[in-house]
Amino acid sequence: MTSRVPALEEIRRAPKVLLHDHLDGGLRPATIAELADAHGYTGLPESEPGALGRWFRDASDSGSLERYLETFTHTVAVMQTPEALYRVARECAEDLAADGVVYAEVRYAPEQHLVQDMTLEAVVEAVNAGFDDGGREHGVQVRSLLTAMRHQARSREIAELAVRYRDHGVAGFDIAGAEAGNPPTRHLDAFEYLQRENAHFTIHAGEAFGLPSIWQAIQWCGADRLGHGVRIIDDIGEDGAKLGRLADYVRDKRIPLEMCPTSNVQTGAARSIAAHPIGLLTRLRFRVTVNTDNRLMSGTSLSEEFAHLVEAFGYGWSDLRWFTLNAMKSAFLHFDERLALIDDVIKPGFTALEEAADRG
Ligand SMILES: O=c1[nH]cnc2c1ncn2[C@H]1C[C@H](O)[C@@H](CO)O1
Ligand SMILES: [Zn+2]
Repeated sequence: MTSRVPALEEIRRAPKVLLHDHLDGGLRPATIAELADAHGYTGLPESEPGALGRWFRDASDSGSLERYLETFTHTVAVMQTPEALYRVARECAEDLAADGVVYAEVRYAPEQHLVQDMTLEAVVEAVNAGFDDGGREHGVQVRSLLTAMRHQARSREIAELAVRYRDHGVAGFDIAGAEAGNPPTRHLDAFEYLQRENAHFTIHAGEAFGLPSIWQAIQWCGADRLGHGVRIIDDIGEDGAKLGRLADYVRDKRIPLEMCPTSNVQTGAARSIAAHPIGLLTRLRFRVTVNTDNRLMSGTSLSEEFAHLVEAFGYGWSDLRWFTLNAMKSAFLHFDERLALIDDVIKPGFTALEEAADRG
């Protein structure tokens, strides 16, 4: 039986799409502990997996993006060999499939995995192999997005890497890291290169910094999607009464917003889930998608993010279907492939759940 108000266990069965999830933010605590042991990494704050998982969640609850990002030191430290990357990617595919995700774009920064002298190509190939094997075994399609760190200067090189592997598991490019003080226009060269190559990219913007960051990401850099984009709310009047020109543009052009509610509460981009701009942006019919950002740091999954929204905003099956279709339409996958997933997997899956809910 399926209920009218979607319950967590039912949401898990729905065929979901995830566009914003960090590979180095989604490791299993037990895997971190084992890899640290195997590679002689002694910097972990806790050794027992349960305590380690709690440590990541608590340390990420500071209200500051900069502090939140410090926790990645530990995950990146144990992801420095092809075997470790392969394992983490394979387990990521397994965990997403267990949560009912049918298509995912998972991102990471290859430049952060060179400590033990892997080449950038070796990093990409190890991760791709893990996604391929895990995805095939558990029934989920996982593509990667290559991220360049916005405070570093390797974005052009990483953009070239993304283009080189575009037909081999890499769906696109992204920039991430501390937003304040590192505007996307620092990486204009990379974005112009990607546009000349007809390649796709998203930019973390409007998370820890406001409208200028979103405006640059779209109008100077040409981003296809916005990572977070929550601060677009600053261009919208009380209760959605009046949209400014940038908000109008984002909505009119159907620019996808990769929203990550729990992560935003942890970094202080939103006060609570109930106060999260996703409620208003959904009412105004922006192209909203729901995402996890970092499952480890937030102790979450895509199903749990949906369940939080159901609780806070009273969403029903038709809303969850709408978020999912928005995400699939916004994926960096060819049109025919997106359509096939929508027609053959997503619509039938949601219809079955909705019909069961109607039968009560
Ligand atoms: O929410 C985020 N905002 C900005 N940067 C982030 C966020 N989550 C993860 N990152 C960074 C830390 C990771 O090491 C890097 C690549 O996945 O991306
Ligand atoms: Zn992110």
